[in-house]
Amino acid sequence: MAKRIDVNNLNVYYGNFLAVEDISLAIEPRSVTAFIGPSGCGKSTFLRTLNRMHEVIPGARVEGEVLMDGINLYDSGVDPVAVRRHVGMVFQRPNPFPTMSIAENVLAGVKLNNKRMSRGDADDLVEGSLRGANLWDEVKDRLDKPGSSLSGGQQQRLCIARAIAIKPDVLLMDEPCSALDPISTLAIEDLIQELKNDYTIVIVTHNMQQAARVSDRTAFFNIAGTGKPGKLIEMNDTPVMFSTPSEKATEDYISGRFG
Ligand SMILES: Nc1ncnc2c1ncn2[C@@H]1O[C@H](COP(=O)(O)OP(=O)(O)OP(=O)(O)O)[C@@H](O)[C@H]1O
Repeated sequence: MAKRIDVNNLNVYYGNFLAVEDISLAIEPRSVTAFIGPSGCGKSTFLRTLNRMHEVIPGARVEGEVLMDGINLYDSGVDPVAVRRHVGMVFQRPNPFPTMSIAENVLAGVKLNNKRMSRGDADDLVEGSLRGANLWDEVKDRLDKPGSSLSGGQQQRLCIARAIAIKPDVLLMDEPCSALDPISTLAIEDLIQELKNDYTIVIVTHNMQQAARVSDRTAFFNIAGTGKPGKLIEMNDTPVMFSTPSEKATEDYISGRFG
């Protein structure tokens, strides 16, 4: 079930370095939110705080709250592994497990979570996840072939299938199309539009057209200079952000004047 996210006064650190400062924002369930901004402003860092992936880096920590349907992911009683089961992630480069078959790749996350299932249930989950990722028709006759035998765009859809197989509530995507050709990119964008019926989606992208095409809301992050923390400058409905942003820095960035 898609969940809402409320971030309150979040500071994100690598050791003593404050990488992202004082972020507060709200993300509605069943919506697509795009994070845009120049390199180094902390988009990926902030994204990774939404499923507690940030803290796997030694010395990395956060202050503040990330509420998912009202529960703070950083409360002491919350298990980070359980958080990542609810908040799936797709990375910049497609990263299927190379020695695993297509079907095994889809099930990899589920097996990591120690879920035992019958052969029939596993087959159904593979088919449902691959259908959900718009990949089923292309691979249904070669499910036992290695994931690495697919094209880059197909591999990325396989990674999306692997992410949705664990039935997350939220899907985080960190520049999911940056390694893909334009046709595969459009296929992923179409898929994002379909997935938002079931999931809350947050996508980091450097591609303004992509943000404009796929997202309902856009958040613009910026950085005042090297060594300074990234900040959220403004967030609004995507058509508003791209036509009449409130801040000059947003307008300059989206019109290509910097970044
Ligand atoms: N593992 C790390 N250890 C220390 N500092 C890091 C680490 N990862 C990122 N940073 C720093 O945190 C800041 C934000 O980086 P981040 O990658 O989140 O920015 P970004 O906006 O996603 O950039 P890009 O668009 O280039 O991917 C940068 O100053 C970066 O050097």
